[in-house]
Amino acid sequence: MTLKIENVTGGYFGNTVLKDVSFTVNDGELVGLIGLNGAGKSTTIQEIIGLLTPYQGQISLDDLTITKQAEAYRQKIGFIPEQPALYEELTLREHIEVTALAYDVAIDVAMARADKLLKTFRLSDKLDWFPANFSKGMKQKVMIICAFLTEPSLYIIDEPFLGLDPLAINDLIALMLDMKKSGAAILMSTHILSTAEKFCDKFIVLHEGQVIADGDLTALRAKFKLPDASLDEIYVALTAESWQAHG
Ligand SMILES: Nc1ncnc2c1ncn2[C@@H]1O[C@H](COP(=O)(O)OP(=O)(O)OP(=O)(O)O)[C@@H](O)[C@H]1O
Repeated sequence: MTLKIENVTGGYFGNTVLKDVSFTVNDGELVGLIGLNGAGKSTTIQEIIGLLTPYQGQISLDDLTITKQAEAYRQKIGFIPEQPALYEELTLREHIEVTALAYDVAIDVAMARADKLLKTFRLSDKLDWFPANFSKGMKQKVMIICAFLTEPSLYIIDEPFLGLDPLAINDLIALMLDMKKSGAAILMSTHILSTAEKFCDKFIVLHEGQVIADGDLTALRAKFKLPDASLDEIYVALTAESWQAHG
């Protein structure tokens, strides 16, 4: 399954944020979406998951688009937002059940998948707890468990490492690598460039709503003539160059 963003221009009520954004995420690929605060990462994600509609351009998952096949398109995507959003009146078990229903996964299959994930994230004994009793990191783990138990074709993960403890970060990375190996596509926005550098197959660098670089570390180093540079160093150089170009 390939996520294709083609010449997308979009934003909020006439406030154009994204300008002619194009990139792809292929199956078996972990792609890092990086950029400064306000660069347009969350806006890009909102366009992909259908919370915003592009003013121009196309977003497709193979032959599916959100305008033509909304339900089938949405069911292919597992989304983990930056801020956990849970139903205050539902227990953890009920969150798993509601997710299974929304994604057409049989409850017993969902519970079996969840069982493994609950063990990984040390929440097995909290199935009857309500969100009010969870810490922020625990809420984020519930979002992760619900997204992964649907085994979607495409994972969209917004800032996954904020608020998770180091053990949970390692567990999440291991899960992402497993899903990638089994053919899923993953788009992850992050500011943690050292981790992105280690695990991502390629990077989309957004700056002021535009893609200013797209490729793996070797390609970025070659393109910007920075041999041996880290992703962090390339990123600082890229954004400085881009500001000069704009100024
Ligand atoms: N709900 C909104 N209404 C209007 N403008 C918005 C809204 N949300 C974001 N913006 C604007 O869109 C631009 C891009 O913001 P976005 O949240 O996509 O950036 P980001 O790259 O995700 O940043 P961060 O790293 O801080 O999360 C910013 O100029 C921001 O002011």
